[in-house]
Amino acid sequence: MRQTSTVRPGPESAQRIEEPGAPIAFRNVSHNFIHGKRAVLVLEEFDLEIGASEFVSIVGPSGCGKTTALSMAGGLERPRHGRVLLDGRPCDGTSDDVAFMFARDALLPWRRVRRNVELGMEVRRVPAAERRRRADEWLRRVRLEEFADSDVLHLSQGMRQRVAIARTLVQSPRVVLMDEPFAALDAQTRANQQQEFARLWEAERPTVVFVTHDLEEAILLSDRVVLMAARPGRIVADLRIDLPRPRTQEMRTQSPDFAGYLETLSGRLREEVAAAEERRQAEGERA
Ligand SMILES: Nc1ncnc2c1ncn2[C@@H]1O[C@H](COP(=O)(O)OP(=O)(O)OP(=O)(O)O)[C@@H](O)[C@H]1O
Repeated sequence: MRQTSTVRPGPESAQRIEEPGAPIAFRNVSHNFIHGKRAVLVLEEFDLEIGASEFVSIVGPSGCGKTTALSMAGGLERPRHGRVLLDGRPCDGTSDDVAFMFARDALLPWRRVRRNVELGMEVRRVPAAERRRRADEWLRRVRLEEFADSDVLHLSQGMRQRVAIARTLVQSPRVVLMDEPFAALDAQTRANQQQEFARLWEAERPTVVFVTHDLEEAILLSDRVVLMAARPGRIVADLRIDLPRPRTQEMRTQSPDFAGYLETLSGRLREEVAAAEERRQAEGERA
């Protein structure tokens, strides 16, 4: 049984270690947020298991709770009911094994490229020479070695995102949680970044949970795509993507299987968006 040594659970949670079937597990999770005097149910009966080295995308209507679920996996939010487990232990806080990546690259403008990549290692007190060696290695892997000493403000959006990818993967996280990481990019840059990230993921194989609104992106990158319903958010479809790897952008237009997955997911998503809209209108009429 593999237990992570870097999760730091409190004494209470230490008594509740479960046999880990999967690195990440949501067990019957429910969650609400308080809006004024009202508790709004965001997740209900949310169950999901994500295996080691799996790439799983979460898609669903806006506001269905995708980011909330991701935050729970990262230990940033605790469920009101149910459990979110990392290697069988409750995700009670952030872990060195887990890295995040968001739509905004969040690079620090006052630091040069290399020093941005070194940031997480600095926090973990990795010695300077080792930090530099690993940062340079990753800058090479994202093809930015010539820009190590550049000002991040002088980089294109795509280059900035590659710095962010390097900064995320340089720490060899076992789990990467990504919230619409390519959403801010133009279409061509986005396609390039998907390809770039897929290449690096195939070499490193961390477990990835990837939130996106883009179904094609989800299909192209993932081993599984799970679809959430809205209000309350729960999983209504879990589709295994059996396309061969490495995947290419051409699959979008040339693979009949890709087209089949897209049709299935977009049909289900349309139903969920329509149902969410109906509920919203009914609630508006009752209010
Ligand atoms: N900290 C918070 N306090 C109160 N309400 C919140 C909080 N975080 C999220 N919510 C609400 O919970 C619901 C789900 O939000 P969440 O961001 O998880 O959804 P999402 O599916 O990621 O949305 P989107 O696709 O639009 O990014 C939304 O109605 C949101 O307003």
